[in-house]
Amino acid sequence: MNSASTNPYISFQDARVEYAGHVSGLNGVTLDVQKGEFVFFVGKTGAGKSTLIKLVTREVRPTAGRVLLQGKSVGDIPGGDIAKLRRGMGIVPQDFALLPRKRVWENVAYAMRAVGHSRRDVRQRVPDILEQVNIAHRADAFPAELSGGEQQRVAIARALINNPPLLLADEPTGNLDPDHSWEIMELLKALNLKGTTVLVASHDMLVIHRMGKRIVTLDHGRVTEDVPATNVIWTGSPLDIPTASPPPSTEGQETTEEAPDA
Ligand SMILES: Nc1ncnc2c1ncn2[C@@H]1O[C@H](COP(=O)(O)OP(=O)(O)OP(=O)(O)O)[C@@H](O)[C@H]1O
Repeated sequence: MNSASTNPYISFQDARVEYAGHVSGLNGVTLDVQKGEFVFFVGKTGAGKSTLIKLVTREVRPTAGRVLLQGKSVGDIPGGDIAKLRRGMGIVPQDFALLPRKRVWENVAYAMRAVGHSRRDVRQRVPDILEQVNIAHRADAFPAELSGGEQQRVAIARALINNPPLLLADEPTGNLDPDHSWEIMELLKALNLKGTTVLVASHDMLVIHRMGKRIVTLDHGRVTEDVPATNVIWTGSPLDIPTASPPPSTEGQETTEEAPDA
């Protein structure tokens, strides 16, 4: 899964982002993600985790440096091709962004129709997708009738409509209790085992350390630590696990100061 490759799937090359008003979002991030990897981006509030994800989805363009997805500079993709770029990835937003007046199945169906799937395709695929994220039993519920964990499952279901090879999730367990957080992580892990590359921005250190996946730590827009995956599979309850510190960093990323351009 995490095999080194000469052609990384995603490559951040001294990526910098300066938001309006000289607010620094990223200060020169250089790191590679291989196809099939599962990577957590961690760090304090404002460290740059969401910005890193938004560079890949092209919600944000680098002010300097580059982000390559399969060798192509995401920042240089013409505006007209951004929708196509995003159809090739599953994006789970921080706030779920579910449509409140549509039932669970309609939320997924609507998203499929919006990106051009036929009615027939929708009819066939929606039940499978809901099954995949274990929410089929709540297919007729409205979002307000669901728990936070269930809403998160619907948000993930919606991100899976195109069978994306890449899944990006921003704080997928942000408002969940430890058990539900663990369930969501298990779901992401299962998708990753099927070959999906998964990038997750999260604060949830309790769960993250138990996943045994690569952990990239950001601080003030820079990578301060990059701990490779141990792939220790934990099969018990998260509450039973002895808390252990992650292994020491072996792949810290160096960054350099450089003036960004517009
Ligand atoms: N649209 C924006 N306009 C201006 N500044 C922004 C914008 N988005 C993010 N920032 C700033 O960029 C920095 C990095 O923000 P980012 O959202 O990437 O951090 P984060 O690590 O995801 O934080 P959190 O854990 O709170 O979501 C912060 O200082 C933030 O205030």
